[in-house]
Amino acid sequence: MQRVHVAVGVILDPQQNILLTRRHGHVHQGGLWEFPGGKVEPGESLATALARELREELDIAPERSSPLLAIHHDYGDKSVLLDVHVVWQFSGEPRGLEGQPLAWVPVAELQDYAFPAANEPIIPAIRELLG
Ligand SMILES: Nc1nc2c([nH]c(=O)n2[C@H]2C[C@H](O)[C@@H](COP(=O)(O)OP(=O)(O)OP(=O)(O)O)O2)c(=O)[nH]1
Ligand SMILES: [Mg+2]
Repeated sequence: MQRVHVAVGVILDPQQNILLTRRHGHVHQGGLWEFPGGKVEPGESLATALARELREELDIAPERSSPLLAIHHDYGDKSVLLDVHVVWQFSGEPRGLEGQPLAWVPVAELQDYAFPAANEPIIPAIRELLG
């Protein structure tokens, strides 16, 4: 089975809204909302992978981040290890470089968005962190 290691960013603005992007319809877990990020390449550190993915997908650079949690999930066709980090500060103005829709969402409204199954523990962890 395919196993992928993924660097994921919970990106906060100064008002503590969280940046979500919607996955394209044709890809794995397509059509669902996600926290931006992508696959860690061989030999790459998590910090480097997160910075590269946020540059490629959103044209921003993380300036302060901290680990939130790691999640193993088996989708049957694919298993993922999501290494989730909170990005407290970034430079640049995020835009969907891959044509993906973006939304800044208050913590209290995250539950209204449909996420991949692996993401289940992320919203409780954010609530715990931000109160
Ligand atoms: N980025 C991200 N991926 C997630 C989340 N939840 C979740 O199950 N995934 C899964 C979907 C994919 O199988 C995998 C991430 O792959 P990806 O498609 O973002 O990888 P990538 O950005 O490197 O894209 P590509 O170059 O392979 O097209 O992790 C999430 O919240 N954010
Ligand atoms: Mg991605």
